[in-house]
Amino acid sequence: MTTLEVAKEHLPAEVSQEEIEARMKGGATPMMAQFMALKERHPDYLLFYRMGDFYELFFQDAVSAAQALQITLTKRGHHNGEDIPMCGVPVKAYESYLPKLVEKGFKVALCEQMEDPAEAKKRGSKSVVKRDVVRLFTAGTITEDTLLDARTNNYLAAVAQSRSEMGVAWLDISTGAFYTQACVPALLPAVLARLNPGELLVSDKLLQAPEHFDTFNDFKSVLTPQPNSRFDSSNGTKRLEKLYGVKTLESFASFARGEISAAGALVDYVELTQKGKLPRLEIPRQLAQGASMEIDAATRRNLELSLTLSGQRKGSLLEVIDRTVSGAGARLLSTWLSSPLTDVGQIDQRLDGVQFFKEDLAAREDMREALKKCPDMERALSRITLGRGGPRDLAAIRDGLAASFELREKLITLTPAPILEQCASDLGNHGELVDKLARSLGEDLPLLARDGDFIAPGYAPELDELRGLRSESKRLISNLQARYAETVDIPTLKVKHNNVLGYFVEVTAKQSEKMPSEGEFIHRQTMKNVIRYTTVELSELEGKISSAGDRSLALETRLFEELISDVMMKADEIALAANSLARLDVLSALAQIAIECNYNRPVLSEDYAFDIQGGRHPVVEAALLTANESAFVANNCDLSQDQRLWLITGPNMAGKSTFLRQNALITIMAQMGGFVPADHAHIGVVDRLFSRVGAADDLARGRSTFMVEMVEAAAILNQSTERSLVILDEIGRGTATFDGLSIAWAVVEHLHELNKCRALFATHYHELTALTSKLGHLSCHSMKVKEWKGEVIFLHEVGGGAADRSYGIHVARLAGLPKAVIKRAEQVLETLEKGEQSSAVTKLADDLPLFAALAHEPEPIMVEAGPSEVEIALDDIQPDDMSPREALEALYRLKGLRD
Ligand SMILES: Nc1ncnc2c1ncn2[C@@H]1O[C@H](COP(=O)(O)OP(=O)(O)OP(=O)(O)O)[C@@H](O)[C@H]1O
Repeated sequence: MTTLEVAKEHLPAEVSQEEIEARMKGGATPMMAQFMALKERHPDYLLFYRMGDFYELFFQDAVSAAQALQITLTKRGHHNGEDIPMCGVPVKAYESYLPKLVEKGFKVALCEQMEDPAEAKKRGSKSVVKRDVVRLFTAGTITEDTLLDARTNNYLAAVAQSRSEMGVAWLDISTGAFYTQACVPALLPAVLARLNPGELLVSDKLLQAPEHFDTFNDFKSVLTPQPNSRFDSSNGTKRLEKLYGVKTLESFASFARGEISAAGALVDYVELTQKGKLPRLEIPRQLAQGASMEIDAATRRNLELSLTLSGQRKGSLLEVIDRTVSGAGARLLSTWLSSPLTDVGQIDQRLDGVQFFKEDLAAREDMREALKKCPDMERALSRITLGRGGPRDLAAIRDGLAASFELREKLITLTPAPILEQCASDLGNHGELVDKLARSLGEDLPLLARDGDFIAPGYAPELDELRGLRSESKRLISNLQARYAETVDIPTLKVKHNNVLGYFVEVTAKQSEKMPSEGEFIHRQTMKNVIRYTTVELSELEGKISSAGDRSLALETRLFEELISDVMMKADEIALAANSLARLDVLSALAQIAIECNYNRPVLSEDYAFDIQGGRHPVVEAALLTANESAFVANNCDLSQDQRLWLITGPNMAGKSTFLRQNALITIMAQMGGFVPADHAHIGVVDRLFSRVGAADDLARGRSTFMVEMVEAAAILNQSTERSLVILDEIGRGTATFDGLSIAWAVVEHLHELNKCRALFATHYHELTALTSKLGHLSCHSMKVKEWKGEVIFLHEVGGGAADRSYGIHVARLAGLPKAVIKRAEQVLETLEKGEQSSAVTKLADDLPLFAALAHEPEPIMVEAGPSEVEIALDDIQPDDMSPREALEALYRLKGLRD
């Protein structure tokens, strides 16, 4: 049980006066006593304790927050003889501090004053203002636009285990989307990698299960441990049945026990953090096993799908292909990219939609223009259902629904693909609600309903009357001012207002001599330079004005509640319309990128086909284009059954890794329903994509680079099936040559004989090509190079057959290894290539001090001369200003000069 749970169970929700007094006996001030009682209820949270215009933090909370926010740490009073550390943030600006804290892994409990301080005073001098925690901010449960990235989903996920099966549930509280999925334990890392949750709930028990230790370790920074009791599946069932008002959950889907446990825990946690207010949550949608292509965390990372290896969005596949124009569209594109489909029919539907927008320029441009203006209805709706919505959220619904209706009309006349017909029907017709919102909401809307003045004139006659009274009263006041000025003959007499006196007459001290000592002017205040009076008339008017103000605000609040409830009644349909807008955005955006970058429609099938003609790497291609470099060289890849395993050899830097990755990326793009960077692509759907490309050591887990490589290879060999696609880059290179070669050899045999998957295997072990004679489905390919004047030119072209050399020394020279080392390496290579290896090595070792080779070179003759051509050219080179490619070209030029 976590500390939070212990605290919750033995303490009543509200802090009582007795509890405060008991703590005061221990020496605490009344306020500190209250703070401590509240803190005890929320030990895992930074307690933002409201004091007037500030939220104050005390003790360790203050120390941590001051450090995280870089704000001043001060002190306030003493406790047990020690200073109490304190820091604070202004109430008005606290939202700007929250993201920093949440990002750094803190959770925040927001504690408000629940009564007017004057009320507390009435109860005696020792009473403190009632306070309570009204909201818990955690990474997975925030809804504010200011705290969320508009273009990414922020999932709160939970994992449960029931016997040998895992249940995963996740929801986006800011949109109401709610999903579940059951999976075998081995698939859990891939499922979590796909979701990339902002916060992950796991029971204390599961966290201790050794078989999941590594998986949860990867999500350490977003983990929120929960008591086991929260994951009880029969409680979960009851919870969900109550939430959706159904007798049985089977009417939704036949959920596995683990899925229900996880979903129940999620709902519980949302209720806990939202202090009892549940947002609108869609009916949980169950993702069938195998409905999406599973891609494990390492593969996602290495393929740089949503983030680059250095954690940036820029340079990732998502960033390169994202042409969406709305936040909801961007979020959906990211979801589609992270979970490519496996159902050919569904993929084709999406492709039909993209094709429609690709072919119809006017429809595409119209759609994108209209979507650009659409507000984020999903998030506005979620705030409204959480009771946190304001007039601007209502306006977002009004504008979003109005735009939806216009788009629907347009789509219907186009009679396009079925997916678009579905979108049109989901956009719905909310004319009545839009009309009501349009009539009711004014123009300049405040953020919060309590600020008033958001209902349009003409909507509610009673409100207009009250507002009329207010402005009429103001006119009366200015009339009164004129009359009083005349009566006492002081033209500069003013009627003013403040919160203490209300309306009053003000004259200067000197003018006050003219004021009658008796009669209608009653003296109220003498200031340094001015004297103030009230009159009975002014007080009466004051009463009228303030009551008109109160009544109009009360009326506006009532009207607001009514509008909110109208929206809530249509919440499901509004969510559907919002989702439809997002789908339209993604489909038209995929069409847009297809046109911009010449992508084509792939063909998907149920068989094991894999034929890509003229394929390109979307990210490398875009980078070459931006850098104005030579065009990307397109390549074919045909993994049909008789050659489903390609062995690719070729020099370093020739483009092997790029080729491997581009085929994986094209597969992902095709299965997400997008067009692909290839002339033609025919792909039999892939159930799982595995890769072992590039690696770094994982010191945190005590694994060396080679160990990481072997762990990943083991997962591939144990899990890939005939339906999978595997890309392996230089397996076995991190150990002794013969060990590495032997491992690579055995891996190829295993993939070929047992896994039978489609695979690309890049290697520098040319010996492996001998396997073609033995393995019927293995086919050898190599990256072409041209040797010219002793130089190697990379053509980036994949051809048939095996490469004979790696040209590693050539690349080493380009990289600037000292000349002596290059020369010596060439000699060693020659000897090794000639002789039987072991005797050659002995001979080399006997023979040579490292630089003996240089000894045979004639001493250079020193001639007094001007700078050589090479030196002049060198002077012109500014290494800091060059791209790697320019550097390479410069090297070639220099080499040419020397020859
Ligand atoms: N098809 C291509 N067209 C144009 N440029 C390419 C192509 N493929 C690769 N390149 C360029 O060549 C560089 C090296 O490619 P890559 O890393 O794929 O080589 P490699 O053969 O895997 O090298 P190594 O064996 O050293 O890892 C890339 O960064 C890219 O700029």
